[in-house]
Amino acid sequence: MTLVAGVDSSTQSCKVLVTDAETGRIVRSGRAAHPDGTEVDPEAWWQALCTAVADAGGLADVAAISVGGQQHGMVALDADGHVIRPALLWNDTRSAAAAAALTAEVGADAYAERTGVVPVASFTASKLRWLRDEEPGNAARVAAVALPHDWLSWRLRGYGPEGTSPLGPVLTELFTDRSDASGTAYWSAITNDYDRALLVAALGHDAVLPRVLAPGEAGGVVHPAALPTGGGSASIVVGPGAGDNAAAAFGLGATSGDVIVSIGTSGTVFAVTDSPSRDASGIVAGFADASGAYLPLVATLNAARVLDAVAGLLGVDYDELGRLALQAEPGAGGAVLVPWFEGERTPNLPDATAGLLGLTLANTTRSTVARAAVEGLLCGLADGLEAVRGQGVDARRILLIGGAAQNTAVQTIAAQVFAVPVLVPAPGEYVALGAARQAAWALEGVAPEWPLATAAGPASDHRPIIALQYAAARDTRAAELA
Ligand SMILES: Nc1ncnc2c1ncn2[C@@H]1O[C@H](COP(=O)(O)OP(=O)(O)O)[C@@H](O)[C@H]1O
Ligand SMILES: O=C(CO)[C@@H](O)[C@H](O)COP(=O)(O)O
Repeated sequence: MTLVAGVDSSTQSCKVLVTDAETGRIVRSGRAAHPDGTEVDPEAWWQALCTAVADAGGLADVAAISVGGQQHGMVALDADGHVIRPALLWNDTRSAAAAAALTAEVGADAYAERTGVVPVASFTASKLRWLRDEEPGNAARVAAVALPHDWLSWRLRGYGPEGTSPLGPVLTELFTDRSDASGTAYWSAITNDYDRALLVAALGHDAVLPRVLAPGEAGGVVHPAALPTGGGSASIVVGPGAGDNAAAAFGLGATSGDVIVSIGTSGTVFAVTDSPSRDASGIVAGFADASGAYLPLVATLNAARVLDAVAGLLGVDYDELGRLALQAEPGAGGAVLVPWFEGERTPNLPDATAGLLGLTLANTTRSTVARAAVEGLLCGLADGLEAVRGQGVDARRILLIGGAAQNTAVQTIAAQVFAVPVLVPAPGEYVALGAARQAAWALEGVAPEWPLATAAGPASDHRPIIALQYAAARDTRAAELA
C-alpha cells in the first residue's frame, strides 16, 4: 500500500493525516496545538508540524506529503531567510486602514478586475501595506513574502535560515499554489500571474514571491534532515499545498450544487465553480480552488469562538450549550446576538463589537442566550450564502464542516436558518484529507478518485423568522456602530 500525508496547519492547530494513496482511507493521524493570538511566530507552526508528524507516526513509510493551511498570513523573510517579525494572521484587523487605503488608491473595480478580490484587513497585501506604514525598517528588509503553507513546504524541503536548515535560505525555491496565491490580492486567478505593480503598491518595493505550481505539480522532495524525526527516504514528494478552504473542497470532492459552510475559527461559505467571480463590493472573494477551477468565498471572523465565548459566559461545555440552545424556540423569543466579537470581515466592519439585542425580562434566560449565539453565527453565514449565490453559484445542498459543525444544536439550527438542505459529512479533517489527495496527485500525476465522505443531515426545517429577525438586529447594530 502506498501512503500519502496531508497537513492542515490551521489557525488553532496542526493536523496530519496519513492515508492510503489509492483509496484515501485514513491509516493514522496526529495533531499539535498552535499558540493563541492574531500574530504568531511561524517557527511555532513548524514546531507544531514536526510534533503532529511525529504524533502521526512519522513519514518513514510515506511517499508524498502536501500542506494545506490558513490563508493570507504574512510571512515576511529577509535575504538570509529569517522571518522578519511574527506573521500577521488572516484574523488580525490592524491592517483595516491599510486595506481601505489600497482600495481607494487602486479602485475597487480595478482590484476586482485585476485580482478577483477587493482588499480587506485579512489579505496579505493589506498586511504588507500596514508593514510599510507602521514598521518601515522591517518593510525595507523584506526580500520575500510567503504564506503559511508556502513557508512550511519550504522548510519541509530543507530550506530556511542560514545555519539552522540543511539547504539554507534559497528564497527562489519558495512555491505556493493557485488557491493560496489568490488570497494575496496581488495575484490573478484569471491570468495565473502575479500583479507585481500591486505588490509594489502594498509593500513599497518588489520582492521574491513563491512560484505558483499547477494543481498536482510536484514541488520537490522532503529533505531527509528537515524533520527532527528524520524524513524517511530522500524521495518523499512535496505537493503544491493549498489554502485550507480550497483543500477542504478538494477533500470533500465538492461539485456543482455543493456549497461548503465551514465553522472553525473563521466561518466560510464557498463553492467550486468553472468560471471566476469578480465582486467589486468585496463581499465575495474570487479565489482559485485546488483543482484548477475557482472558489468564490465569503468569510466571517466570528464563528466557532462565538460559541466558546457564550459557553464560557454560561459556564457550560459545548454539549450543554447545545442542549440549552435547543430548549429555546426558533428566534430565541426575540433575543438576537449580532456576534461581531472580533470586529467583522463580512460585513466589512473591522472595529465592530458584538451586540445582544431584543432582550426582555421574559427572554433573558440561559437557553435564549445560547440559542441566540448559535442563530447569530449561522445567520452571518446565511448572509454569506446569499452573496455567493449572487455570484451565480448554484446551491442545492450545504456541506457543514469545521470544529463547531459537530455540535448537535449547530446542525439542527443550521437546518432552520438555511433554506437549502444541510448535510454534515462524517466527522473528519477535510482540509488535511484534501491535502493528502493533492499529495497523491503530485505523486502519481493523476488526481485519485477517493470515495466521497458519507454525509447525513438534520431534517430541513426552515424558519424564516430567524433570518428576518437577525437582519433587523444586524442593521440596527451596524447603524449604532457607524
Ligand atoms: N462540539 C463542539 N461544539 C462547538 N464548538 C466546537 C465543538 N468542538 C469543537 N468546537 C470548536 O471548533 C473550533 C476548532 O475548529 P477547527 O475547524 O479545527 O478550527 P481551525 O481550523 O480554525 O483551527 C474551536 O474553536 C472549538 O471551540
Ligand atoms: O481567511 C480565511 C479565508 O479567506 C480563513 O478561512 C482562514 O483560511 C483561516 O481558516 P481556519 O483556520 O479558521 O480554518
